[in-house]
Amino acid sequence: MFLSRQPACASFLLGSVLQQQVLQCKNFSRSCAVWGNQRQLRKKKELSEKKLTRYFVDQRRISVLGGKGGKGASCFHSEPRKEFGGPDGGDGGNGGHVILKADARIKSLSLVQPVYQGMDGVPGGSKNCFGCNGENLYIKVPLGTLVKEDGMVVADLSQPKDEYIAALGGNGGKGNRFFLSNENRAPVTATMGENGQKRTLQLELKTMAHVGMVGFPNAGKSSLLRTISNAKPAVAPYPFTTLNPHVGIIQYQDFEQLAVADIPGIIRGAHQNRGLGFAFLRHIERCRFLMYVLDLSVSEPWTQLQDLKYELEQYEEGLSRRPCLIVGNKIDLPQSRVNLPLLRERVEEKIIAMSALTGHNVEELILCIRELYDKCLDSDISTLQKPLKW
Ligand SMILES: Nc1nc2c(ncn2[C@@H]2O[C@H](COP(=O)(O)OP(=O)(O)OP(=O)(O)O)[C@@H](O)[C@H]2O)c(=O)[nH]1
Ligand SMILES: [Mg+2]
Repeated sequence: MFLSRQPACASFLLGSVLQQQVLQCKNFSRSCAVWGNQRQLRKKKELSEKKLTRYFVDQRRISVLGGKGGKGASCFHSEPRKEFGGPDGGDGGNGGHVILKADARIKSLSLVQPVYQGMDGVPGGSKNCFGCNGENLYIKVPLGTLVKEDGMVVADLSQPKDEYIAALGGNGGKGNRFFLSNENRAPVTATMGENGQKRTLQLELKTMAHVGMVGFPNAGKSSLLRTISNAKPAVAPYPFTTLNPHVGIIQYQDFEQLAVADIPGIIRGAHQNRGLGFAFLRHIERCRFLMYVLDLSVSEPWTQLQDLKYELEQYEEGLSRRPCLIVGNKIDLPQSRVNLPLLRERVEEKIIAMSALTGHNVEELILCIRELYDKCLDSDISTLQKPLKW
């Protein structure tokens, strides 16, 4: 109706405007579809190494206080026409314990607070009502947490769901019913609940992994971990990129999972606090076997191996004698191909030459890791050691 009343040119103009609008809409919807196809799922933002340093905490001092016991009640039974009802004050509930519990999902001690107090027990009531016990307070800690008191190790939480009672809750007080005896038919005594145990403990995390990677800075440890596992540590062409330990998991076809730990680079003299020092070696102390990562492109890579073994030995006697694999990385570089035969002449152990950048020989490395793991597993079973499960 509206169009019919317009002059012919006006209707033509209106038609062309409508057509344009329709075209624009089509283009818009088409571009939306294209954008939708190209759009990727938003990835979880990776934390920078500097931020991670704030989040990754491997030592904590905590004060723990067990819950106080509830006090006992002092009262007498009261009922019409019952003159001597007798004492009926119930006991107070026990205070809750503070318990450290190993949890495989927790990766650092950053969420552990400095002070914990257990729940107090509920006081006893009349009519022989006993107070409830205070609930236990659980502090979740990562696997591999050592608990120390005055420098002495008091617990080692190395298996999932391992628990350690850090502070015992106090016993509940007794109600006056408890003191009823033939000598005293109407006791008024009721006791207070005991205070909970108070302790100061040091928690120390020693990362648990099957394989510990050791190498000089820039050797390509983080690149290697990225290639063989799902971990995404930062990689950059300057030394000391990695400031925190990272753990990646290698998945095998038979569903076996092996954890590999990448720790910050170690240099000659690390035991004298050079570079980042060697406190990070704490994180490979518990690894079943080691993987030395050498940069084949530097001159005399065999000296790197000697230095690494020396530093490990300085940290803990016998650490350098652990079962190990030697990886020669950066084989894609021309200098590496010159150095490899020289290294093989000087080192007795097998050297796996590979490139974390191009992925050359990665399969062989993954198989060698599995082979060594199976060997260690057999020896663990024969010595009745519990293998680490991820
Ligand atoms: N050509 C070549 N470059 C590599 C290879 N692997 C690592 N790189 C490079 O070496 C540099 C250092 O690599 P990273 O993986 O950060 O070395 P890193 O051992 O973790 O170093 P830190 O964290 O400092 O101890 C980066 O620029 C990598 O791209 C490789 O196989 N071939
Ligand atoms: Mg690194």
